Amino acid sequence: MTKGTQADVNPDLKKERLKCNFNIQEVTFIIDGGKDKTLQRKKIEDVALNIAASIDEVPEECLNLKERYDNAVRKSCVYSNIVKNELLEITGLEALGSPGLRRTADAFFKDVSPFMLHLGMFVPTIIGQCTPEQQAHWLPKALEMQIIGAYAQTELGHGTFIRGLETTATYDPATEEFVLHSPTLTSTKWWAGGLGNTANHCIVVAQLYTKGQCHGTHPFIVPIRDLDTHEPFPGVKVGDVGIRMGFNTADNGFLRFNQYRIPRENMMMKNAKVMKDGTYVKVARHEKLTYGTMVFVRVTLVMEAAFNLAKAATIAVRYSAVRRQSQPKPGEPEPQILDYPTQQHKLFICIATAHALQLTGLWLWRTFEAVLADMRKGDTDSLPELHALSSCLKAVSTSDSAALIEQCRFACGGHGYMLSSNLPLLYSFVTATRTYEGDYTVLLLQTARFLVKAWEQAESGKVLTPTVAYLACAAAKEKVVWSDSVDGMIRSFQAVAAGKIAACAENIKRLTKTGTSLEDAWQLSTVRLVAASEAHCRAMICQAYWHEVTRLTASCSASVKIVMEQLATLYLVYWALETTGDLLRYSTICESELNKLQLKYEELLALIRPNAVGLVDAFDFRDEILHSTLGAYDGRVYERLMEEALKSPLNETSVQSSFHKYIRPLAKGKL
Ligand SMILES: CCCCC/C=C\C/C=C\C/C=C\C/C=C\C/C=C\CCCCC(=O)SCCNC(=O)CCNC(=O)[C@H](O)C(C)(C)COP(=O)(O)OP(=O)(O)OC[C@H]1O[C@@H](n2cnc3c(N)ncnc32)[C@H](O)[C@@H]1OP(=O)(O)O
Ligand SMILES: Cc1cc2nc3c(=O)[nH]c(=O)nc-3n(C[C@H](O)[C@H](O)[C@H](O)COP(=O)(O)OP(=O)(O)OC[C@H]3O[C@@H](n4cnc5c(N)ncnc54)[C@H](O)[C@@H]3O)c2cc1C
Repeated sequence: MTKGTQADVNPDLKKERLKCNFNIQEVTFIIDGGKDKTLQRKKIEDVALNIAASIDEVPEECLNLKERYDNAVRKSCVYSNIVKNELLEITGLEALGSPGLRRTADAFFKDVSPFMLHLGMFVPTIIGQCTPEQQAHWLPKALEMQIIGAYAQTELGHGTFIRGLETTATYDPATEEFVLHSPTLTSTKWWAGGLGNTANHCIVVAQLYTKGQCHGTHPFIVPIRDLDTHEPFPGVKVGDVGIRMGFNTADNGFLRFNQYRIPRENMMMKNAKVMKDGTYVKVARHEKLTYGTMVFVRVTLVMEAAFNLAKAATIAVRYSAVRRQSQPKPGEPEPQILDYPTQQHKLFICIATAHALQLTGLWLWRTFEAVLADMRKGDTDSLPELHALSSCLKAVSTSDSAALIEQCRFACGGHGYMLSSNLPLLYSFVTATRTYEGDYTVLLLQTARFLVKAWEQAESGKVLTPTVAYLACAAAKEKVVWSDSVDGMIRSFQAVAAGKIAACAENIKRLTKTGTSLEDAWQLSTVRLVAASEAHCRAMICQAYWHEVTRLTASCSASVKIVMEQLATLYLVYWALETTGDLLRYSTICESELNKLQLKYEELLALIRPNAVGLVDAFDFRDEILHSTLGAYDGRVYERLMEEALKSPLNETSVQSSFHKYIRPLAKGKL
């Protein structure tokens, strides 16, 4: 954070910081995943942010579309050099996945870097889908930025249904090449970040044909532009998809092939190969390993959701400590809006959710690493559970994060609507995460497939995998006894999930018994399947969050343990109150217990109130990363709003040319 001198800090924020009764740094260490991670992040920030501070002369949002893109490319090149020459020096290759790198990128770009997909998907796909020989060829070039890549899977006609993609890659043994072709308009690749004007290479997912047979979708590395001239190669048509709600500097592009040839070796051959004579050889032990990059990105998106929500919460809480409004008690000064319980209700759940998602995300990352280790030994048994886990967690975390970032904007009133608050850009960035890398509904339905199977296993007394083990107890189908203890609430959330899964399974069974096909019975049950999947995910987040808080605060100071537990309890009580209908149905909760729960919630808001600013300070965002007039560490909200307003091109002259061209002629009846 950029602390400046204490004299510059808004007096209300100063007072808030004096009220804070826990050690902020201890909480920062927990959020970052350990003291070593915090120290590494700070080191990276110290190197990168000196340069970021003066990277933009004019605010990004004041530039026109083309200028914004050019500016984003300029900054990406500066940033890439820092990554290559300085950050990798500090931490080695692991810096690529470190929170430090992710955070510093935000100091350079308010919107999105056109290189993001290069690091976010092109490089990970090379690592995950190439043989060691292919990696040795492509990876150094990609890391040195000698080539820049995109990931083109989605087409104009299909995003979700990967098996329906139309682009073909047909093997020609005579020349040992694949011929890439886009047979229809709808087969045009669409959306790939960095593809429109920036990338010279692209991972293309296409239907593989050899010896006259289709073997389904496979990934290929495709050079699309000349490395010197940057002109697209003959047979390649590439461009920008047009203006979007956000991501306008991400260079999302389209791509069409006309019988375009690439060498056989450009097929990514870790999971399947085509031999010189055209023989197709399956290497992988699991059908869906070619979807590996998507699973990886879904896992990272949970922490990405936490990170962006933490930024929004920091902005809105600091602003709410500075902003004073209304006069609830006659004759008394206007209170800080953070003192209104309704404002606390809007904001404290944002802090708690950022913690819940970050700690669940770290746990998911460890699970992902364990599954990868199993797979390196040839064991793919845990892949379906990882797919189910990462699917629902990606769906719920991105959806919650987007909704709560918008809530933070509402909490900042009119000033939240200013681009300079950074809340609108944060929202437009995060709301896209609910769609990309697998749409919300579609991914919850993937988890639902796993849950219905697990339910059937529970009913037949089979041993269940850890994340669905609770279904074994629920198979008895009795209402769970409500208790407002943490364990009691988690048990109730699990009972809700189990009850909903059971109802789906029963509905499918009922329909199929009366002659409906299994596919139709599934479709007719999908509204409830999505709800069941979401309930399962919520129960899992509650359990993982509480478990991680208990584990991570075991050796912390008492005050940190208290405040972390207050937040985690708030998260559970909030969701109990949000889902009272479900609890009435699947647990023994009654009216008086609901009233008690509401009181408990209000007490928690009051308990957290004095620590609210301390809690967002613990996210440890430097001002350069927050990019917000409302959320800076010093709380000079009004001064910054005015400074930023004066940077608007509309304030460069006192009279605009449009006055002379239109308004005056109109007034004089001469238009
Ligand atoms: C230098 C400057 C740099 C600046 C930047 C600096 C730093 C940035 C660094 C990092 C950024 C931080 C974070 C973000 C990182 C990167 C991301 C950024 C942007 C991303 C942009 C978005 C990219 C994309 O969107 S790519 C396209 C993604 N597309 C999708 O997700 C499509 C969704 N559809 C599917 O996944 C599938 O088709 C499906 C819906 C799951 C169904 O598949 P299908 O084949 O039809 O399968 P079916 O339904 O029949 O099921 C069969 C069977 O398979 C199981 N299954 C399905 N999928 C999987 C899987 N992935 N793994 C395992 N098993 C799977 C399924 O459950 C079925 O099983 P069963 O029969 O039930 O047993
Ligand atoms: C900002 C952004 C960046 C992107 N970057 C990339 C990229 O770099 N590379 C890339 O390849 N792609 C990228 N994408 C594409 C993205 O992955 C897809 O948009 C996403 O997977 C959703 O697919 P779709 O657009 O086909 O939606 P659709 O599948 O058409 O969804 C439309 C609606 O239909 C519903 N629906 C679809 N199928 C089902 C079903 N089986 N059951 C119930 N409901 C269903 C959905 O829930 C949704 O409500 C990007 C998208 C965005 C917005």
